[in-house]
Amino acid sequence: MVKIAPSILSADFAKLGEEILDVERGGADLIHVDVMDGHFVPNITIGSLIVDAIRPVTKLPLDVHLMIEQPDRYIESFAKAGADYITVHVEACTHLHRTVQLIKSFGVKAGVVLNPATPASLIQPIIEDIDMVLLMTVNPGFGGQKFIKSVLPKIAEVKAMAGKYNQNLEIEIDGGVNEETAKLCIEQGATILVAGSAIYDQEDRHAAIQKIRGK
Ligand SMILES: O=C(CO)[C@@H](O)[C@H](O)COP(=O)(O)O
Repeated sequence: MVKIAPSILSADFAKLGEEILDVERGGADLIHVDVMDGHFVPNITIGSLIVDAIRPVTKLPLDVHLMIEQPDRYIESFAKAGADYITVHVEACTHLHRTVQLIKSFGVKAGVVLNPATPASLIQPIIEDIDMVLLMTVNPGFGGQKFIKSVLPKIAEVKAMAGKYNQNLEIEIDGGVNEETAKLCIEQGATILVAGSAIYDQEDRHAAIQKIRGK
């Protein structure tokens, strides 16, 4: 069954702990944390201090998506704060193997993220070394954007690569995921769906999660 990772970017930050517990009770599988630096993407959001603060709140894995330049500088602090997954953008890493090894050196699962316009072929050299590929279906920076449908074939492409080189690879999709677009992603082989507004903008988070899961 596909896993659901609510993105806390769309949560009410004034009561972040409660917002996380609400989706945990609602059946979420991971908590997705969007870290933005105002350089790699235009927005500024969360630092390792917040990851450290929310770590004791939930038993769910923390899936930390670094939308930052030179991520190597911050991997240790996010790992020590309690991240279970750290994902870095291929577009932000000059020495991708080194960055992936650095993440793994802290016992954290490593993922690589591709922007919508970045081809799947760029993960080929690293696919056996990573735990997750995160495919963006919006240009990163903000919640509530429209799903970019032209990314769909890339999901199937990564799934085919995973079948050949890394059968445990998680294929995560992020951006504009809702009840309708979730179905399209699952058909192509997604194993984790990130959803921000489609969950946090709803009163009943359990129902929202079930709908995205297709239940
Ligand atoms: O990384 C990002 C945006 O850059 C996402 O995780 C968004 O937070 C998803 O929000 P929705 O598109 O689901 O509202």
